Amino acid sequence: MPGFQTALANAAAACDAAAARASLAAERLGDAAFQTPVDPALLAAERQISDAAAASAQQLRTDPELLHAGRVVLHEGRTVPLVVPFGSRGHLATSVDARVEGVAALVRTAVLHAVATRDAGGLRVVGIDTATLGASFAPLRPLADAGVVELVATDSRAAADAVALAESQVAEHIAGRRTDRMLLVVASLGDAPKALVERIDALARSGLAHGVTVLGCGLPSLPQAAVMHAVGDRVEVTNPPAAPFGRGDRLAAPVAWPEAPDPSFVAGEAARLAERHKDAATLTFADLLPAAPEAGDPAKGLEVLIGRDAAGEVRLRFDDATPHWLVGGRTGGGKTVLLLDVLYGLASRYAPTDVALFLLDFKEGVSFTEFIPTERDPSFIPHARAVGVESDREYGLAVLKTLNEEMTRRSNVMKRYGVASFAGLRQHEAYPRIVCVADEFQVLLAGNDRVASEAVALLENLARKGRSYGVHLVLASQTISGIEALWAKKDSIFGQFPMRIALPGARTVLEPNNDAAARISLGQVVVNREGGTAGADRVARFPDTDPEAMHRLREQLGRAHAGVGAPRVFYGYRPVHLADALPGERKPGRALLGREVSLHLAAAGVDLDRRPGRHLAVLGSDPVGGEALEAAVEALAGNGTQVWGVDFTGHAILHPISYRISDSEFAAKLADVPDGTVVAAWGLDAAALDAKGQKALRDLLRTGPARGVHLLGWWRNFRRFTDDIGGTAGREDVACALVLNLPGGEIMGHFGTQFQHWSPRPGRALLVDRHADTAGGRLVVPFSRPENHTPGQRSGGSAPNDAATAERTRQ
Ligand SMILES: Nc1ncnc2c1ncn2[C@@H]1O[C@H](COP(=O)(O)OP(=O)(O)OP(=O)(O)O)[C@@H](O)[C@H]1O
Repeated sequence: MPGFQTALANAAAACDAAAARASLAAERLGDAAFQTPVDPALLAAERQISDAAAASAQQLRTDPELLHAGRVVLHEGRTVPLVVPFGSRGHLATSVDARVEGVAALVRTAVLHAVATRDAGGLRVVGIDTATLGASFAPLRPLADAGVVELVATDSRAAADAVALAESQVAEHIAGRRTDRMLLVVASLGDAPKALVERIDALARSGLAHGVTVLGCGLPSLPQAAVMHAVGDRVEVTNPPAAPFGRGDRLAAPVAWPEAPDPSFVAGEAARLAERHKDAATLTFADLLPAAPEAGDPAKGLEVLIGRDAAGEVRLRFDDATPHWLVGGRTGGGKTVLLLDVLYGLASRYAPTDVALFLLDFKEGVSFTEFIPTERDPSFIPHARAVGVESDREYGLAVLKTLNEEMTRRSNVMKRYGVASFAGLRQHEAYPRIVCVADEFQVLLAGNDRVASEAVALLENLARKGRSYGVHLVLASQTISGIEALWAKKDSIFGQFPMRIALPGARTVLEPNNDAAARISLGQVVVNREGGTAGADRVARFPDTDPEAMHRLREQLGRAHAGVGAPRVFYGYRPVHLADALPGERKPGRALLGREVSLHLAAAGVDLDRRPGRHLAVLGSDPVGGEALEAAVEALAGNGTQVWGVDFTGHAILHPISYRISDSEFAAKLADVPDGTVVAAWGLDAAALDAKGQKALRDLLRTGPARGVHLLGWWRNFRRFTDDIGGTAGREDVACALVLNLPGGEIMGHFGTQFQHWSPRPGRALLVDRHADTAGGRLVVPFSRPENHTPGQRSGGSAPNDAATAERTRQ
């Protein structure tokens, strides 16, 4: 603007000279005589100003450092814009507040001008308007909705918050964390405490150099400001401190408040600027991903782009400073979308050999299906090692155990190389960083049982040591209880989670006095790297997911990493079938019964070898017991074992058996079972066994295994089972059991107190093998008959999703 400013300075000097001459003439001639003739030099200066202003009008409108704050009234009906330094060059104050219509017009003009003349996202506006309850800002509503006007304080408490926001802007600016500007508009302050006015004055003193401009209406003592004093219906303007108009202390010409702009113009302009801001502030999902997958170096940490805020791009890191993240948000607040933004971001920036994902979802829903192959879309994310959909708590526990074991393994390797950090380890071996996401993790910790206490201990260990071994946790929850479950361990666990990510309505992940999450809307997120401390927030916009971009990335990754198998998937709600067992899982003499609820989802069963006690009791009335027994028989018969069968239930499918024993001959046949034969019995609780029959049964149990004879019996009634085997005396004679719907309290007398917490549920069973490391019981999904599997059935279960996928699945 040098042309106009030079002209303005020259003309202002001419004005000063002319005005001095005029006042001398007035003194000599008296006021009456002065009214009529106007000094020609003054008129000439005014014309010069007017012409220069007209020529510079366009430039004036686009300069963020100058504000059109009213009109200078000249002779001959001429007016020119009153232009004052603004932005980083000066503040502006008025002697009266926005209850005066001209001042309200100034407020709106100033906000629109400041927003329009800076890049989208380059200016935040904070308002205080206690005397008119926000009416001065009402026409700017679209800017408030878009988040450009961050806050309009209408009471004294909120006014203090607004000032605090501006203060933190200065602090962030000084610390070099922000480069944008904030406009603090005090439209009206009412009877504000003196201390608050002093804080605003302090802001004005340091703000120009540090990112804050103040428009102080009704604050005529504001430092570093040109001040517009109302004198009747005209205004006198003091010299702006940084760029005086002329030699006196004020502009030597009267000024009028700005005219109220047409309301439709204000509304249209506010809407246009709001749209511009939204477009610029929101990246698309595709913007988060590089054009082609990259293979970044994970040694020092992992970084993803998740969106933008006023200060620019917002990137989140897993590193020594922010090793673990705590994510909160009310239901529907965008948690799943944010997690997908992060995880796809990781997958696009690092190779599967450098980042491994373990994804646990404890809620009913389908959060992580974007990572696994489905019938419709066989593509998957090769970084995903294990995915739990509607996971059991036991599955979550198995994953946490695996991660703890992995830390131990890494620790041993690190000792060998004499290094103490993950970065040091990477100099020798290419271990991946591990990111484990647990959505609705509070489910894992719910209750006061063994799973909860083990999970807390494992989480605590991971939280404390994970950073050194490149193992990172993301715990997400939509409820307060998710956080409270760990409250007792607050310091040891949450102290390790400096990164707090709060979506709308997620107060609990931030400090109690930090209400930033209450002020954001869907699509925005509060990122706080300082444990949720008030004032350390960044409010970013993050994009919704884009199925096409996600599919594209999966395909690109599939091509780039063709040899990598699909993740192991645990579907908490699916039944499992023997038909899906892999050839390697079927072994001679192994009775397969279901799948383990574990990271590897291995087929679970019992080996019928020659050791004493190698028999199996299926216990409980749940019909799936009969189906699991059918699977066991089919697996054995398929591998050449001779099976005799008896069915007291009338529902068993007996085709794999080689000889069917009739109900009535059962007791007698017990003594005649040939060597190397398995006897399968459905509904043994209904068998008519007299004392002789019972003795034959007990003899078979005691002596059978040595000659290859084993009993697989389903007792629907537990007491009948203990009677049949001879009570505690026969306990060791049946070493294996598949416990169905019998509560822990009922079975602990027989199996041991460690079973007291077993709570039966549909689709799950406890497999006990006294001879194996599963003596404490292992949670399994028992095999059911395939025809029972109807779509949407929720009987529980787990498996690699189909046989074809299972072939490609990691071992
Ligand atoms: N950044 C965003 N921009 C636009 N829409 C979004 C954004 N984030 C989420 N949404 C939309 O909000 C809805 C809820 O999002 P999301 O499923 O991520 O919520 P959630 O917190 O995971 O909810 P819940 O825990 O109940 O599943 C979805 O329809 C989603 O498309």
